[in-house]
Parts: sequence; structure tokens; C-alpha cells
Amino acid sequence: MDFPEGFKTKYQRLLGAEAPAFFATFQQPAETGYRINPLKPAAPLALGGPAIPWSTWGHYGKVAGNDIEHVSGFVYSQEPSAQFVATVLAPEPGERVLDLCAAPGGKTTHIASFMGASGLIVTNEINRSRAKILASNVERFGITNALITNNDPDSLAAAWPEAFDKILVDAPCSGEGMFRKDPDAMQYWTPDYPAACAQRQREILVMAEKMLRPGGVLVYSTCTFSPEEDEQIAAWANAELPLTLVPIQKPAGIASGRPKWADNDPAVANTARLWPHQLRGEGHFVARFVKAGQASVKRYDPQWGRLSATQRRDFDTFVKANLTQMPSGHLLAVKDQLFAVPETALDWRHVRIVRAGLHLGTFKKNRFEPSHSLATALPPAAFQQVVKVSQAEYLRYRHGELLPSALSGKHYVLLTCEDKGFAIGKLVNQTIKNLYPKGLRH
Ligand SMILES: C[S@@+](CC[C@H](N)C(=O)[O-])C[C@H]1O[C@@H](n2cnc3c(N)ncnc32)[C@H](O)[C@@H]1O
Repeated sequence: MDFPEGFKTKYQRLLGAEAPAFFATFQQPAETGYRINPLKPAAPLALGGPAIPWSTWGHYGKVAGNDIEHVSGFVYSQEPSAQFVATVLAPEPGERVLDLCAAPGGKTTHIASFMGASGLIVTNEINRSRAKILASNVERFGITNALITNNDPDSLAAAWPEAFDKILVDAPCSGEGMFRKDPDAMQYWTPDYPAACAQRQREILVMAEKMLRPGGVLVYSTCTFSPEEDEQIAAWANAELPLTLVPIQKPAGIASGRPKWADNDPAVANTARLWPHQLRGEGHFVARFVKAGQASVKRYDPQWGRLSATQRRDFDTFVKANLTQMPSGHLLAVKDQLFAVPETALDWRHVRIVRAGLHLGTFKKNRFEPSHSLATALPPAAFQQVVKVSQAEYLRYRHGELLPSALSGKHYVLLTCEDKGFAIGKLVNQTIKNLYPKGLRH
């Protein structure tokens, strides 16, 4: 592999006798992994691959983007070492958690797995097009308790001071841990790049700390090896912000951060390093902080977004004809869109929202049309009519085709393949009309 100028000499100097083992990993294929989705009803998954020792629900292996397991959200593909981060955050059901730099959603989906459908995850991405990808992955994974936002950290901090029990800052970084998987990631690297990234990381952390409640936990992570963005940022936050570095439990293979790379600050030994020459993964850095004090976050019940009488009638008619139960959560209408949001939702009128809770659907003239999200968020038992399709029909429907049906009537159905819900269809004249979102067709 041709490294950018200055990269090799830097790590030869830093790693000394360890450097040949580190560089040798770049001649090996990248490690891949996936996680099983515990939000889904347990279904036998014929995927295999050994368990990733430091991950909950993680396995080594590869799932293709067109496989039903991926499309139905039964699994999420995520690089193995990245699977340590949410484990360190250890979110719990009922908490209010912020994932500040979240797209495409690897850690958000892992956080949601720990929380079940309880509590609130605010998952934010500053870049608008990446925020849309995040929304689509959150929807595919069947997460119903997320507020997806598209803001810079300063605007969020102004809207939500001390609002979260736990915060993850999976920071934009120089991405040296991506070089093996994606050599294009090297194009931005210069010897000065880590210092420029570190400046942005400090700015993000200043805002993140403002949003953390006293006594709350903040986890900072990167997928880069550079001490400027790892040990030195951890030492800086420990010294300059009202945050204290606390130890991380490190399963075998996971090393400590190196105090010698941060002016011998002993607190840095509390951080964790996942090195590609010490375990099967691409590499990550993780630091866990606690904020001094003790306080609980304020709960907020939205008193706005109530449905009009016509909207209520149309939604009730839809539920009665198509579902077996009312989706849980607080119903909230934003213009013609209907959402079910967690009861602990924040006041979000001053932030840019991409998606709130579960998108239930759209009010049309005198009727309600369900959203595609219902197919991956609700269990098959929540639908009155489930249509099981073959692998060949699954591929045709994903492509946008109609499917003939022996069923009569005019209503919505859940389509499943291998018992995994993947789409909503509309039965009309013994045909299942294709409602698969155009942007997801394949
Ligand atoms: C390492 S990636 C996040 C990966 C994600 N957590 C996951 O697990 O899938 C960092 C993200 O930070 C975003 N970002 C870039 N500049 C930022 C800034 N100034 N503030 C907040 N986020 C930023 C990037 O757009 C990028 O999506």
C-alpha cells in the first residue's frame, strides 16, 4: 500500500519495534462484521461467523446489501472494532441519549439495540445528505424511539442544555483506520491533517459537554491512530472541561491509550485502543468521561402537533382496517405527516428535524397512507394481513414490480420473505400494488 508522504515515518517513530507488525496489517484484507438486531423477533439467521469478543450481538462476516437480512433490518453491517464503542457507552432503557456525529448510523443502531424501544435517542448528523442516509438506516433497523436531527453541535447545545444522560461523540477524524478498507480515505491526509481535525474535535466536545446532565456519561471515539486526535484530546478534555476520564473495561486484545503520547498524563491510561496488529479489526480509540454532579434530565410532553378531528378519524379508520393494535407512542402531526414519538421527546421546535420517532404515514384527501417504516418497525403480528413471498417475488417487488395475489379486498398488507417484514403493499383487484420507496428500489 502506498501511504501518504509522512505517514510511515510518523508511525515508525511512534511505534518503534511495534511498527513492522502495524504496517504488515495493511497487506492483509480488511476485517468485516455485522450485528444481529435484537429489536426484531428472534429468527434463525443462517449467517454464521464467529462472535466478535468485545461486541454485543456482533459477528465476523459479510452481509450483502441486497440480502433479505439486510433489507429487513435483521442485521447491520459494521466494522468489528467500531462495535466496541456503544458497549462502552452502555446506554440503558429509559435513558435519553445523544449520538452527536451519527451518520451513517452504525453506532446509533447499536445504541438502539441496548435501549430496546424505551427512552429516547437523538441521532444527529450535520451533513444533510448523510442525515438522509442515517434516517433510512434507522428506519430499516426498526427504531421507533429516535429523533433524527440535522444540526451543527452549537445549535443543538443552544436548544438542549444538560438534556442528556449519555452522549456519544464519534468524531470526524483523519480516518487512518479506514485506509485498509478504503484507500481513497488517504487522499486528505497530510502531516498537518490530524492537528486540524483535533481543533474541530475540541470544538465539538465543548458543545457536547454543555448538553450532558451533571453525572452523565460522555464517550469520545475516533477511527484514527493519531495521538493528536486520541490521547491528546482525551487529556485536554479531562483537564479543560468539567469531565473526568474514567476507566474502560478492556476485554483481551484491547489495549490502553498511551500516556507517553499525551505529556505522560496518567489519566490517559483509562482510555482504550483497538490496534489492527493486536486484534481482528480496523482500529479505534475510545475514551469514557463522567460529568461532575448529579441531576436528572427534564422530561417534556409535547403539547403541540395534536391531530385535527379529520386526521384522527382517517388514522383510526386505517388502524381498524389494517392493523391489530394501535402503534405505541404519542401521536403527533406535522402538517400532513403523522409520527408516533416517545413520551420523553424533547421540545424540538428550534432544531432541524429529519424524522421524529416512528413515521406512521401521510394524510391524503379523506384517507391515511401508511409509511414504509411500518414494515420494518412493527412485528408481523401487528398487521391484519401478511403476505409471504418467495425469494424471486421479493427481488421483483424490491425492483418495483406488482405482484398478483389470490387475496381479495382492498387494504394494505405486510410483505414478508423468510418471515422477515420488508415492505408494505396495497391489495387492489387481486394485485399487490407496489409501494416500495423509489429511492430504495434495487
Ligand atoms: C466518524 S463519522 C460518524 C460515524 C457514525 N457514528 C457511525 O457509527 O456510523 C463522523 C461524522 O461527523 C460528521 N461531522 C463532520 N463535521 C462535523 C462537525 N463539525 N460537527 C459534528 N459532526 C460533524 C460527519 O459528517 C460524519 O458523518
